[in-house]
Amino acid sequence: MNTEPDFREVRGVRLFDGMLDPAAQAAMVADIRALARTAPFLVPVTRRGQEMSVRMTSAGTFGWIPDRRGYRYERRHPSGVEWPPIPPSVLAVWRAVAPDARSPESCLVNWYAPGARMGMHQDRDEGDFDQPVVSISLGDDALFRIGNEARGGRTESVWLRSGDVMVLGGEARLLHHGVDRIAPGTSTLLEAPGRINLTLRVVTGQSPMEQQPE
Ligand SMILES: O=C(O)CCC(=O)C(=O)O
Ligand SMILES: [Fe+2]
Repeated sequence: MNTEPDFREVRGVRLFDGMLDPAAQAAMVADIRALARTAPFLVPVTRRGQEMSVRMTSAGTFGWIPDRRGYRYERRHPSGVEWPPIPPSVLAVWRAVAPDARSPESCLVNWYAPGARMGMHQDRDEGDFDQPVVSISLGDDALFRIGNEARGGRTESVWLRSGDVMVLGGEARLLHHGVDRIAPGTSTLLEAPGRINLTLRVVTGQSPMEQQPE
């Protein structure tokens, strides 16, 4: 990993292209396989009862649970086990691209098989929007769409490749975004065609002790 990583910006979204080299990517995939043995991938369901195409699990203090009861953070996997800790390899990326941020409390692991996608949405179930969202791409390329803070309007798309890191922070923190499709077979990192995305977030609001005086 570079110590002072370079980035480009699209609508204020910071893109750190190729931040992880192939060895670092492979090590991270091994870490994810290990955590998925403790906290197996789940089939997320929308509030309307529709199965999503992505498979999900989590690491950290809080895991992201989408089911018929709604979307929320939970301290345990539905099996009852605590979420495994966020791997140090993943924490190191957060520290490098968001050195001033609080520590991440949740690492969502999204697994996209060929054909899987994620509709346009905002990440807005967290308590402190001053904290960034950091996303790491592994495996096949993904066509990532960046929109606006309000729903609809013009969008811009970028291809995210294995080893790329993205930060939604500051003015870009609440932009709508989604994954239109992945391009199966563009990477050989994973055993089978597909993509893994890690989304790191601070979940809780600032504690009163930490709040700056007005
Ligand atoms: O897979 C991605 O690149 C984006 C994932 C995402 O937006 C989310 O999980 O909230
Ligand atoms: Fe998101």
